[in-house]
Amino acid sequence: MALSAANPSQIKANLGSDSHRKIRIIGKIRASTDEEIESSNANGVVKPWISVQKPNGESSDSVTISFGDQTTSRKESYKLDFCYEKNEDVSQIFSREIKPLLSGIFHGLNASIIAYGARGGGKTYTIQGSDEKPGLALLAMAEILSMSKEIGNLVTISCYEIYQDHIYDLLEHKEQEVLVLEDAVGRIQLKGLSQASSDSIYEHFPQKGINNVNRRSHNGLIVYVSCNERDSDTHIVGKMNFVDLAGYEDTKRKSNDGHHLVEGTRINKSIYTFQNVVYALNANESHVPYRESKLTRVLQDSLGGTSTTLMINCLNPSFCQDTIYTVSLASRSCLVVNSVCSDSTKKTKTGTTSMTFLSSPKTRRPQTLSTSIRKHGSSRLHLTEKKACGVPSAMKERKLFDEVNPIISSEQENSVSDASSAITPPALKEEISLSAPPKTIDSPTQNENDVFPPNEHSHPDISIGMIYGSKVNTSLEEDYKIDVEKKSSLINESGSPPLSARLRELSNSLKSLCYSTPLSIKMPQEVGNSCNNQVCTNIMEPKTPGVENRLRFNDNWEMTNIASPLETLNMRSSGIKKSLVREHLQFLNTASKEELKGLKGIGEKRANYILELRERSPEAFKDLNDLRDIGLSTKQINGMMKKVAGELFD
Ligand SMILES: Nc1ncnc2c1ncn2[C@@H]1O[C@H](COP(=O)(O)OP(=O)(O)OP(=O)(O)O)[C@@H](O)[C@H]1O
Repeated sequence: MALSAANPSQIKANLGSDSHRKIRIIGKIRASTDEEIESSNANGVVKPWISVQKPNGESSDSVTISFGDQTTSRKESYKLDFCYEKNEDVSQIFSREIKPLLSGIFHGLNASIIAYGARGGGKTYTIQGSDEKPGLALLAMAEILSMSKEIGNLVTISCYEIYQDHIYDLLEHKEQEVLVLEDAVGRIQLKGLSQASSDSIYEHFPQKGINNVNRRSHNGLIVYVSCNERDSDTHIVGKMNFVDLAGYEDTKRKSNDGHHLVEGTRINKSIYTFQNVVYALNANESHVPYRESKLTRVLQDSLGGTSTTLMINCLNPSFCQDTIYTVSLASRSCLVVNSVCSDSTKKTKTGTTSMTFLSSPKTRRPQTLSTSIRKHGSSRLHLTEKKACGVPSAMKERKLFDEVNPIISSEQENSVSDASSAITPPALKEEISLSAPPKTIDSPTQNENDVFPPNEHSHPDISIGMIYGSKVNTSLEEDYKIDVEKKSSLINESGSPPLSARLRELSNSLKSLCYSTPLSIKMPQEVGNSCNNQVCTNIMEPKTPGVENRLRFNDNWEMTNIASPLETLNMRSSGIKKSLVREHLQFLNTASKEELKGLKGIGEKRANYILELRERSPEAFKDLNDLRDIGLSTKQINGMMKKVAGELFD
């Protein structure tokens, strides 16, 4: 029998009034290993590195995680929805966080439990567990199986690995990778991923990294529960995803060989994408960048929407800069939830808002990772250390996905500590200087000291792989240099030409197109077979009704006109429009910040955001629709283009 989507009214009923809360983000401090205990005893270190301040009698149970730097008096604090401490067991996380989600799976809802954090933070231990202690996946599986026995549901599982942005089946080893397909109603189908009976989970769990291969990858388990809807023949399937993400590690700080650099870079890139997706979902953004990594594609129908998602940030109990960094990222997604549900006009007195995205929801942008880093460095935002309220870690009853964290008070925001700079260190400077075309990135990166205060704690992040996506290879730096050289050749020594000059140039080229393009377009002989279709289609509009059949190319790529004057005019207008768009996109891909700000709809924030997108991708804007990524609506994009076009006739 064909499976159907879950009944929407049932889904709504399950979510109740808490549907605004998309993703819950909690921490779990790993228990210290014997070696760590031994070494801390030997070093006489008694002060814990991480402390958790829990609220005192507040309705929300959001907590503040503080990291003390034992070599300085510096302290950094971040808010998360909750945090389990060292002495709290995985079974406690299961009963409080996972168990309440299980009934939804039996009603066709999806859920995702995702462990992430720095390397060695206890992700595998939390999700998969050990021989002695089952992790969350096994605990959930046992519960699901016992529930399904009562109702008679069919329970199956799939296991996969995502390695360097390729998905592989772990139940049945195949050469071919798993393909992610999306059906008409937005459900994700994983073509080539086998499903097996629920018993096979015990063959795969627990074991480090699900797979036995010694490589760093994301590992996922999907538990499918299918059942018949009550009083109907409809079959519904709920999915529960468990993901043990590869550990985040600053690729710059580790001296990695080419292979491990690429591996680490890919991992970090997918973690950034994942964080951006979480941010976008929590901020209710209209565009969620699921497509930017296989990880987020696989989870697409189990993140946001009617699904419930729990992110568990696994924290190393001993000093680890990467841990601070992962918490800072997670905290941003928690904070944005606050901003969505609270007074959106709240700003700090200094004007450097605790997050610029605490401004109006309309102007709030998804913070890509690079934004995040930059903001971290530049806004110097940090929550002030909250006084420990003395609440023991005893857990109170609470609903999941309900309360929003209280928004950070202005006072808190203003008493930002200098410790904030800890997250943007020399390693990042290095990466930025490598990744940012020097002439096109203005003040924030040129004046490094403003943005990236010197700091001994490094954390990296815009790594080459992230910038170049699929172009990652061991000679990335060479590729980059070539690219920079190419770009530099387009830009004069004093930076890119002023906006007026560029507009003039644009205007001239368009005017010449308007007035002097001969109707018979003679393509250069040498283009031959490699004639770029784009060039041809940019000049003629292939979709213009009635024109296509009447245009002919002769052997020399000469277009012969047999169209009517009106058709000719339409063709030319369309070509001009395309040229204008192309020029405009080229402008967005290369202009300096000041030039960008000269455009309608682009202010300081958007200009910065454009520069950051360009750092990630040398050709960030390929299509006018890409402008939606910087928060412009279709109307605004059209307005921008009309202004540019209108100026040609001024
Ligand atoms: N709660 C715990 N109690 C005792 N030992 C733990 C606990 N959590 C993790 N460990 C131990 O800490 C070590 C690191 O844990 P684990 O392998 O789960 O980390 P990880 O985050 O998955 O690492 P990676 O990023 O390399 O995949 C392991 O030896 C594990 O057994």
